[in-house]
Amino acid sequence: MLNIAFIAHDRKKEEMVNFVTAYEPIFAGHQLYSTGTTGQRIMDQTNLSIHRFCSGPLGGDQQIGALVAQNEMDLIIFLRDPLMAQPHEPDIIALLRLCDVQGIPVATNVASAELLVRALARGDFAWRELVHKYKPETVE
Ligand SMILES: O=C(CO)COP(=O)(O)O
Repeated sequence: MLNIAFIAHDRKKEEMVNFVTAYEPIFAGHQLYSTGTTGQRIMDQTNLSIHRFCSGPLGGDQQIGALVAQNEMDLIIFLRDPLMAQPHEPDIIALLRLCDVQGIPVATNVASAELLVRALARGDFAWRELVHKYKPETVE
């Protein structure tokens, strides 16, 4: 079981709900996380159980980033709105930076998300199970 996070900006939320609905049986086998409003929208329209953090502008991206920093998060699907400035842009950049620090697969549009979820279904994320198994107690 892997840790997967969903995040979508407001004008991408419908696309996110449609995407997660399409792959619901795959996501159902994993531990799911999200920012506040995104998670609520997904849970309203699917049978998935999601651990919701704060809304993005209130720190949700940073809470997910904290799990990334500890190498706990295995896949992030973050449907960003590239045409709308966000008040918490620094938090968004920080989250994506941490994904690069740890080498965490992250999709920022639905085309990439499709490829990653198909890879997930095919077992291509097995290496992440090993990361969890052999992770040192203290991350330096
Ligand atoms: O703003 C967000 C990510 O940067 C998403 O937050 P919500 O899911 O609470 O709308």
